[in-house]
Amino acid sequence: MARIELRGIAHAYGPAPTSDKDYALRPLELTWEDGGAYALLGPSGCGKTTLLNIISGLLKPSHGQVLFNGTDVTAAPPQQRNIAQVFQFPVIYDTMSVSENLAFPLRNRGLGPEETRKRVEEVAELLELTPDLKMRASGLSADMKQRVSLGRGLVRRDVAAILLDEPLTVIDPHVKWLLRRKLKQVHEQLKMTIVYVTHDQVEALTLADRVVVMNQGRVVQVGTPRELFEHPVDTFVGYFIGSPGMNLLPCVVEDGAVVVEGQRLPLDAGVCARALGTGGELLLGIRPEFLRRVPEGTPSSVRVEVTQVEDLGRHKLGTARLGSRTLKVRLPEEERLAPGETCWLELPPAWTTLYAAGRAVS
Ligand SMILES: Nc1ncnc2c1ncn2[C@@H]1O[C@H](COP(=O)(O)OP(=O)(O)OP(=O)(O)O)[C@@H](O)[C@H]1O
Repeated sequence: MARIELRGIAHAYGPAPTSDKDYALRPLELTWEDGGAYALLGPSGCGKTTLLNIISGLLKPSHGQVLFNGTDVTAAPPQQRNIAQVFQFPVIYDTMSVSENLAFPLRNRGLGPEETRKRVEEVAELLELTPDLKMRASGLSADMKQRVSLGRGLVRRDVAAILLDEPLTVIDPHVKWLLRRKLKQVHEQLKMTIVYVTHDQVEALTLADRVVVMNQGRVVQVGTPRELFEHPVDTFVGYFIGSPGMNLLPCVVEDGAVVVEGQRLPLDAGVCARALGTGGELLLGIRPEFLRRVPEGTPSSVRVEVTQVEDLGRHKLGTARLGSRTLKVRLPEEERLAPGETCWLELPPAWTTLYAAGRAVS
């Protein structure tokens, strides 16, 4: 397996890019550590597949270098990079059996029959394909076929990394969780470098040790699922991750406080100064999970009017009006608030972030 470094990588599909918008990937620096499980998460069109294809060698970047274990492979074709790739749709040979499909990448590389049989059996066991090894692939269901595809990626031990591009798209929702769990288990056992592309935050957060969040051709944050949830450094990460996403309220900074819809909240003097220094639009961010109802006003609370309360089973989701703005708040199941009532919501300073021009001010 390999440590993969992307140095100053950028890509434009057109021949003569002139501005930022001509670039599918804006300049980025990224390191994928050996043995890490990464998710590449972002909305459709943000550049995930472009980035993956640059790693695998299917695409040569307009700028920058790709390094595998310190060696520059930017000009190397896919065959020389030793990457296993799993795509959205299963890539298997219908006329072969499951076992022959799994053995194919090993035979192709001249591995002996005994070693091949051992590896095939191990991978089949991991993916719960043992009872089906003799079955012809054409007779398999879509999710079984995709499991075989995954197996073909996992069977080789000599690969630099396994790249998976939305591999669970064609899988029935009720078997998706099973495959996700399997993949996580397989990573824990084999410790290979995995890059998993998805636009589904649940998939990214459950599978990966670290998540690379992309938006409009840029990497906006790299972090553990917890870091992305607790400390989003970019407003995009704040609202893209979470359900619902972070509350983001336009605000101004004056006299050592942040003012939201006429209500003042204390703010660290250094943060105030740095925020004002950027000259960018200011937004105050807090996740619905971190807002707390308090019985009376405190320096860090705001008065709101409740407009809606939805019972979601284990908790409630409240919608509240703060001046002309709307806030979402997660409430405990036993909360008795009703639409039309007013209440105080506290914004604990540790969980409240000020953003200037979309980036967190620290
Ligand atoms: N072969 C191509 N030629 C020209 N433009 C392309 C090509 N492939 C992708 N693009 C453009 O590059 C941008 C990034 O596309 P990319 O497929 O990398 O995004 P993505 O995040 O993988 O999206 P999706 O989740 O929809 O697959 C998009 O604006 C897309 O239209």
